[in-house]
This record gives sequence, C-alpha cells and structure tokens, in this order.
Amino acid sequence: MKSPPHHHFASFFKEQKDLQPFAYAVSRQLAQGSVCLDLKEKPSADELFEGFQEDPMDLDLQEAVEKLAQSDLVYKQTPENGEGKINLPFALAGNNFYITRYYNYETQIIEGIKSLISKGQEERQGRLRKLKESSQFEKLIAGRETSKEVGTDWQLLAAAMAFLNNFSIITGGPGTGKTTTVAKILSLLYEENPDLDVKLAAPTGKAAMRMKEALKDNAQVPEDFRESIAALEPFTLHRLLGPKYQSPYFRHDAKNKLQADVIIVDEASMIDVALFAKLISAVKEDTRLIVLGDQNQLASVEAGSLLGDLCNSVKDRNRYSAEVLRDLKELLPFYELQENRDESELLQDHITELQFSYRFQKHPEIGRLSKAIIINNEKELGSFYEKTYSSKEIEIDPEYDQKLLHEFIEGFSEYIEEKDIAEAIRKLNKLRILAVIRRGQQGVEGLNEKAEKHLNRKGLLTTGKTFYKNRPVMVTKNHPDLNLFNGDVGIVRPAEDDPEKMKLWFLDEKGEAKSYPPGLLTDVETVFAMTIHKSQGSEFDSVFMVMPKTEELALLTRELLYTGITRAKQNLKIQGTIEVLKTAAKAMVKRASGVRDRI
Ligand SMILES: Nc1ncnc2c1ncn2[C@@H]1O[C@H](COP(=O)(O)OP(=O)(O)OP(=O)(O)O)[C@@H](O)[C@H]1O
Repeated sequence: MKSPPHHHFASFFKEQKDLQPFAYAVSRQLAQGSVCLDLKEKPSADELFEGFQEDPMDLDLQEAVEKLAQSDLVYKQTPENGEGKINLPFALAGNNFYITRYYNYETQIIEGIKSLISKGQEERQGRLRKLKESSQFEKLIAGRETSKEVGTDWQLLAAAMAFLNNFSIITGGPGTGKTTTVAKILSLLYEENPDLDVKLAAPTGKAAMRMKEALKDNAQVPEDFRESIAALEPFTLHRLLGPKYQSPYFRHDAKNKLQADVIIVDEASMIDVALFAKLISAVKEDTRLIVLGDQNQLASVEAGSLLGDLCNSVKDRNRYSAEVLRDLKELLPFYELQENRDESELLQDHITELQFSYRFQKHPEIGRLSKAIIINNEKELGSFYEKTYSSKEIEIDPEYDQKLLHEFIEGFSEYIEEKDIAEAIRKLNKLRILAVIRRGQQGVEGLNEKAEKHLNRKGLLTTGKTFYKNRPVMVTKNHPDLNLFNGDVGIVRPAEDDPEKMKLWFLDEKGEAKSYPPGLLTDVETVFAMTIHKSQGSEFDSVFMVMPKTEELALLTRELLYTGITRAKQNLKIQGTIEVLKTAAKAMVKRASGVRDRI
C-alpha cells in the first residue's frame, strides 16, 4: 500500500539513495507509534521498507545499514561523541535509527531525569534526617498496612522515596493507591513546608480533575493537610506549560522554568515523548517531579510508550541500591527489603510498583481477568471465556445478544430521570459503552445510534433535533478559555430561564453544573458509547465493552483490552467472540524506542 506522507518525507532525500528508504521507513514507524526504527530485530528489507516501492527491494540489509551510517546527514552516536543535542536530520544510536527531533526528545528526557536524580542525591542525607524526625512519617508508619494479603506496604515506601528524591515514578494498576500515596507524600512535604507550591497535572483536563477529586475525597488524607490538599488546582500539562498561540512550543521551557516545589503528574501512560521532553526541560532541578501511572495501560496516541519504557528499564522493581537500602533499613527496620544488584540501572531507586489493589479486593473477578490479560494467562482466560464458573461481575457474550445491550442501555434512564443537572451528569458518568472502533455496528457510531433508538422507543428521549434534551455529549477539543477539555462529558438540558432553549451542561471544578450555549461548543459528540482510547483516565461503575467482529485489526491489543476492562469498577459485560478476545490478549503493542537502552 502506498503511504504518501512517508513518500513525501523520503522524497526530500532523493539525492541520497542509501538514506531514502530508511527515511521512508522511520517516518512510517513514527506514524505507528514508535519513536525510532529498530534495526536490531533484523526484519527483512521487504518488511522494513514495505510500501516504499512496488518491486521487491533487492538489498542486503546489513550492507544498507553500513552505508546508512556513512551518510553525512546521519549523526552516529558513539561513546566518544556522546549524546549532545544534534542538528543533522537523522541519528543512529546503536541499532536505533531516528529522525533527529525524536532522538533529541529522548536526550532531553534522559538528561532531565539525570539532573533531577543528581540534585536529589545531594539532598538525600538531609532529607533522611528530616524523615526520621517527622511526626507525620511516624504516623504513616504507625498506620501502615500490616495485613498479610498486602504484605510490604509499598505505598509507605513510595512516600518515603518521593520525599527523599527529586524524581519518582509510582506505577500500579487500578485502585492500588496511587492517589492515596500522593496524599501521604503531600502530608510529609506540607509538614516540612506549609507554604509548599504544588502543581497537580495530567495529560487531559478530565484526568487532572479526577486526581484532584480523588485527593479531596480520599479518606487517607490527614486532617491537618486536608484543606491545603483540597485547595490544589489541577492543570492539564499543556496549561501548566503555558501554550503559545499557534506554536508547538510552550512559555515554560529550559530558559523559563516552572515555579513549583513539587509537580505531580498523573495518567503518565498517556504522555508521549515530545510532551514529556518539554515538561522535563521546564522542571527546575530542585523541584520534586512525581510521575504516576499504570504502565500496562494503552500508550499515548502519539509516538512512544514512555512510562512503560522507563518502568521496564528496571528489571527487578522495588529493590534498591546498596546505599539506599542501608538508609531504608534504618528508616523502616521492620521490612526485609531487597538489594538490586544491577548497578547500571539509573532508575533502580526511583520506581515503586504498588502491587495490591484495594479496588480489586472488593471486585476480585475484574482484578483476576485484568491480571490474566497482562500476562496472557491462557488457562485463566479460558475460565472466563468458557464460563466454567458463574460470575456476578463479568459476563462475556460471544453471541452479541441485543437484549443484553438493550438492558444496559436502559440503565441510562437513571440520569435521564434525574432532575438535578449536576447529579444527572454524575449518574451518566457511572456507566459507559466502550468500543474499539468508531464506525459500524460494533463501533462508537453504531452503538450511539442503537442507544438513541432504544431510549427513544422506550419514551425516555426524543431525539429529533441535534441538541435534544438529555443528549450526552463529549467535548472533543481543549477549550482552556472555557475550562473544558477534550473528553469532558456533559448533557443537554434546557437553560435555567427558558425551557425551550437548550444548553450544554458540564460540571465545574466545584462539582456544580455550568451551562454553555451550543454555538460555543461545536465540537461535541454523543457519548453513550466512546472508544477505549478516549476512556483512558476515566472509570465507570458499569462498562459494556463491544469488540469488533473481525480479528484483523492492528488496534486489537492486550493493552487495549486491559485498559477497557479496568475502566469497570463493579460490573463488566463484554460482547465479543472468543477468537477476537484471544487475538487481542496475545498481541502486545510493540513500539520501538531507545530510552531503555540509553538511560
Ligand atoms: N492504604 C490503604 N488503606 C485503605 N484503603 C486504601 C489504601 N490505599 C487505597 N485505598 C482505597 O482504595 C481505593 C483506590 O485508591 P486510590 O484512588 O488511591 O488508587 P489509585 O491507584 O489512584 O486508583 P485509580 O487507578 O482508580 O486512579 C480508594 O477507595 C482508597 O481509599
């Protein structure tokens, strides 16, 4: 298949015959989510340059790579010439071939992390002393989880490590307590400095808001700091960095750094390399940067799977370097912590993996299914597919029974019948239909249509007009001026003063309903159903997930299935054939990047 944008890009290098096919291939890989072209796996030339020309490529790949390395447009990274910022169009680092911009993003990320780590190390002994004297830390120790099923309280360890260091990643599945850990970290930091400048951020407005709300409602937030924590303002990463009109650059960058003592970034699996590079370049080295996310979730739509790559750069997580282990043993003598013997792992003391899901404790079947998906445990998955046991939480329907879908759709009556608008939006957000694709019967569009028709038939909706009463709508663009963001969900209801005039209603930061004239928001879509991609960063009590009927989809991956399943907090129904589910569980997203090798 011809791919004009990649041919167009490669045509800039048509004078360089040895380079041109690689330019084509790296552009194609970028579009598929990789940061670079991985030459290590030695695919055949035909596979690598698929679509570049109609005739098969008559070319020895090894020779071609050697010639590529000779090109004067390609920077060769060697131990001698280092990893500085470069300005040739391409870079070759080991087996990875990059468009330079992406090579530079990785360099910025690695250098940014290194500088935070090294500044944190200078402070560590002083911070260690403070932690030993901290009454808040004493309280965390006293209240630590001691149950057998939880084992080591990694939340406590994560809080200590985030206090001691300037760069921390906290990863874990749904309900493992990432937000709770943030509350613990903030209690330690506020105790030390009541005027602490904290920035809460996430890639989407919705996710940022969700973190704020989860923090506000979290029972573990100590009383003394509840007010400060509840008052924190959530930012999208874009708003935090300060967008410039019609420019890919931000107001805050390496020359104009962000003013903050602590920056907490949630839903980091959704951040692509470009945005993370821009963020980290704008973080002062004495700021604490705390990154939260679930590394098993879908990666960003743009290039890279950065959180996963950073996490996977440490083989045995929750182990520590000898030096840090000594400190931790002094601090937490009751734990038998392990030493990490791989001294070359830069992030060994900077990643904590939370392992126990408080949410799945209450809903073990969704937990069991999601864990089985992560490692593609075929036997375990089989017990779900073949219904060898009866489940209250999960139902898999390979027959696509319309009755099941209709029953679920009738659940929307709760928000439709709710008089209070804010409450209606909250009720709408308790359930969602999730789809893999947009078009067709099993796609978002077909499912939205089915929901509208069924609710119409039941007399719950009258769907003639575009903005019919109770239409559930999702914003598909960021409107920072209106404080509405891509993915925000609201409903159509009459204006307060005119029952004939329809308005779009969304929840504001205080959880109150706020109205907007439809003319102001032309980019909204109906949202009984949404794609799994869009659902990232949201959770629902009940999810109805519809798989496409064909297995031939590149989109169908383990990460997608896992993300969809873990959006459900209490109930999950899946319509899909066993073949499609098996195909998805087997297919892991492969995105080439150099971060793991370079860090
Ligand atoms: N140490 C703990 N003790 C008791 N309950 C806890 C603890 N940690 C978390 N929880 C409970 O588990 C639930 C999920 O916690 P939290 O929101 O912190 O997890 P999360 O990893 O941020 O979740 P999500 O993936 O939903 O964002 C909350 O109800 C919280 O109160």
